[in-house]
Amino acid sequence: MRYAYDVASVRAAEQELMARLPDGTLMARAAAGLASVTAAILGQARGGVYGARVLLLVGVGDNGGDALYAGALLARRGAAVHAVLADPDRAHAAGLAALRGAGGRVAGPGDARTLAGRADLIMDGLLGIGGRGGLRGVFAELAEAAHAAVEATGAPIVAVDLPSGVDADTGEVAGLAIRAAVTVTFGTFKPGLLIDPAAGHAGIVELVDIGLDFPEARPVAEVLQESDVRALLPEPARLAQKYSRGVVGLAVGSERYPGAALLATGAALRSGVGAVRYDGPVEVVGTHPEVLLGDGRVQAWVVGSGLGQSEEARRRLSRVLESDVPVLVDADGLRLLPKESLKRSAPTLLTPHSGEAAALLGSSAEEVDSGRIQAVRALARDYDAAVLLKGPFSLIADPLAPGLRVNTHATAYLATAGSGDVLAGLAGGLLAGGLSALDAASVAAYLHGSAGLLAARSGPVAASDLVAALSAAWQNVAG
Ligand SMILES: NC(=O)C1=CN([C@@H]2O[C@H](COP(=O)(O)OP(=O)(O)OC[C@H]3O[C@@H](n4cnc5c(N)ncnc54)[C@H](OP(=O)(O)O)[C@@H]3O)[C@@H](O)[C@H]2O)[C@@H](O)CC1
Ligand SMILES: Nc1ncnc2c1ncn2[C@@H]1O[C@H](COP(=O)(O)OP(=O)(O)O)[C@@H](O)[C@H]1O
Ligand SMILES: [K+]
Repeated sequence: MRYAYDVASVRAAEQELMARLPDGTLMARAAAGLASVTAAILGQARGGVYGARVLLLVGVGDNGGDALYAGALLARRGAAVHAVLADPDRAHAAGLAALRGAGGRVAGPGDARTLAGRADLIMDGLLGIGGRGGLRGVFAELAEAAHAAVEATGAPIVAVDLPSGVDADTGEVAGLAIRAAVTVTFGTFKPGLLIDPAAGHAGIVELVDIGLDFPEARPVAEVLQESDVRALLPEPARLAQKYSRGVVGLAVGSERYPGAALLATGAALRSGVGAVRYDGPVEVVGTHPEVLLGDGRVQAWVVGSGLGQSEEARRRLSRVLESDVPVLVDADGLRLLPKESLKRSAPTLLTPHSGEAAALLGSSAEEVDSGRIQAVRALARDYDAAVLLKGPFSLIADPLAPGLRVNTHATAYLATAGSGDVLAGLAGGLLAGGLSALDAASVAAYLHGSAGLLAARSGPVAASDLVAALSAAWQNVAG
């Protein structure tokens, strides 16, 4: 598992550790890690550090200090390092002395555009965990100079700890924020590196261990790693028979949207269950001859994907919601009936995208996307259900779990029609296989992402390709 802690926990862990170490040790560790990642990037881009032109954007706090010390290390290896200071009177004094001592040079904001245009790499040390709100004043001018240069030259921006201007704790971006190619973060992931829209500013995240420990703190978010998913996969026992492995019922698809039924069924058949039962008007057996048809006992239902808005759709939905087994509600199922009907006593998993989440919350998709932690938590609380809020990095909340889960194992090729139907069939099957709603959602999001990554190796991905890649994705995880 990978965890993200909030700023208060990072500050507490830092204090605890600093009390036991000589002054400056943590910043030295951070700067060494930062310089080493930066050197590796320069090595890949241009064969080495020697002669590389590096521009440091330096704010008024320790984030700028990290950049200055790392700049000093790069200057000692032969890089031509310039630091542009947002406010010369408040820049980290010891860091500045180190940079100057190593042969680095210091410039004012007026030189930022020229220096950025010539740089092989720009290091963003404007704001770290002490930042509040979007970038303002000189900070904003420096970020704009960096973005303009990068657009013209393709040089990477390496963010120190966080892309400056994003909210470390919530992932919100209130105004201008740096868009980095790589973020080198210290001690732990921060929620803002995992939660969109901030996560979209971070690029690839490299974690540098500086010795911080979090024995008591509660993480804001956790990200399942492959080994976590492996431990949760329902593998058949030796004495398994099809009913003991679980049966998932699918009340999805309609004459208008037959594809949803075919895709969800294909995915459910590859979700580890013993059988899939389809209840609806779509002819699925021609494509999936294994499927059982009509009513019968199931261990979980999936309802909503491609259900349409007809009276018959409403009836199918209420029948499923009234059952006493776990139910995954997707797409049309989230909008068709009064909200109260989604509040059930058996486990329920809601899988909205931003627009569907907005409809449930009475807000707009833009509001959901600008405050995703708040939105997913509000849904989980209001509906007393596990909620998978889909998106580039999907969020999963459960009313009983203190932290959130985030799935980062994904590709933008998943943004294709029918992709959500595949996810629903897969997650529903995992529910029927005995996983909790939280685990079914997390494992499904991971496997769905894996299938997308595998399928994307051969080019653009159709939702049917995701179904076809699911078994290989499962096998890669299961080992
Ligand atoms: N914790 C750890 O374990 C370690 C931490 N380390 C490093 O320290 C970093 C945190 O340093 P930090 O606390 O000095 O804060 P930092 O983000 O540099 O600057 C904050 C200042 O900026 C200003 N400001 C704020 N918002 C603004 C805005 N929107 N636009 C413009 N200005 C704005 C504000 O000044 P004010 O406006 O209040 O005058 C505030 O005082 C951390 O991210 C990591 O890199 C590592 O060295 C090793 C171990
Ligand atoms: N940019 C993206 N990067 C990664 N995954 C994405 C992206 N956009 C969408 N997805 C994923 O693709 C799926 C789309 O589901 P959904 O919006 O229900 O689509 P549809 O209704 O067309 O099936 C979700 O799992 C979502 O998390
Ligand atoms: K930064």
